[in-house]
Amino acid sequence: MNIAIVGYGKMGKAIEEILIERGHHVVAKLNQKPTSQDLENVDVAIEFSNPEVAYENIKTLLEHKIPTISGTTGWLDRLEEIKAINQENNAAFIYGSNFSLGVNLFFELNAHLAKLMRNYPQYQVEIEEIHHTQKLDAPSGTAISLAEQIFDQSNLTNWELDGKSEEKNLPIYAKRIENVPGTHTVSYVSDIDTIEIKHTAHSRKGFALGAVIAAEWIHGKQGFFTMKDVLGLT
Ligand SMILES: NC(=O)C1=CN([C@@H]2O[C@H](COP(=O)(O)OP(=O)(O)OC[C@H]3O[C@@H](n4cnc5c(N)ncnc54)[C@H](OP(=O)(O)O)[C@@H]3O)[C@@H](O)[C@H]2O)C=CC1
Ligand SMILES: O=C(O)C1=N[C@H](C(=O)O)C[C@H](O)C1
Repeated sequence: MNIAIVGYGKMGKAIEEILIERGHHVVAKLNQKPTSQDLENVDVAIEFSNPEVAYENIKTLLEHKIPTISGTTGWLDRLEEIKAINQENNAAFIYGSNFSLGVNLFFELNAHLAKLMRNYPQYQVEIEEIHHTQKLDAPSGTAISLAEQIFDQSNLTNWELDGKSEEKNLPIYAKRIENVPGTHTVSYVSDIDTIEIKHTAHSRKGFALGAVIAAEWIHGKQGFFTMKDVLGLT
């Protein structure tokens, strides 16, 4: 397939490597909003840019009816607008806060554990995420997805960065350490013990491979999808 990489930074470059390994053609590598000319002959676009610009990029891609994968975090307050634009244009869009297979399995485990823990109020849940020092947003998109799964199974309704001021808030602790690709831990802490589940990415390869698999999957489809659809976890 002919692929446009929108956001040619750390993730864009990791994605390019996998695309080439899997026999795809990278026909555009952009660090700015795509133009109509950039999008000629593009089968699928993969967008990993930054929270400030992602909405405009995705809107432009969908208005050009380019099937689009986006992994950019920190703009999700506008996801409903993007879903509407996607529908109006009969286009196709996949958003994932984390494209790695491992984290998507971890999401399943998190949902299951949250359901189990509903009956044990002596355990207090918290999330920790650790990322490299260049990361612009906190908490991570993955930590927010984990928190939302816990809200579905508990009386908690909001997350709170680095603490808990309200009874219904779930604390997310965000740490920034040089060169860490992404580590997420969900802990249930009681006076007696702690139960923890943890995912540690060893590199960006898993995120990049998942995004390329999503691009291969979306070609020829219409609608809004997630990695649950791509991986058959629905
Ligand atoms: N969902 C997932 O699985 C994952 C998501 N992410 C997310 O992906 C995003 C990118 O991460 P990462 O690659 O590490 O970040 P980088 O900062 O390394 O890359 C971002 C790139 O976007 C470019 N850019 C700036 N403005 C625009 C624009 N208007 N249009 C297109 N590109 C632009 C930047 O160019 P310049 O340097 O010239 O400004 C830079 O090359 C983040 O939001 C991160 O959280 C990261 C890993 C996995
Ligand atoms: O910025 C990153 O690097 C990452 N961002 C995503 C997030 O915010 O969850 C996914 C991954 O953890 C790496």
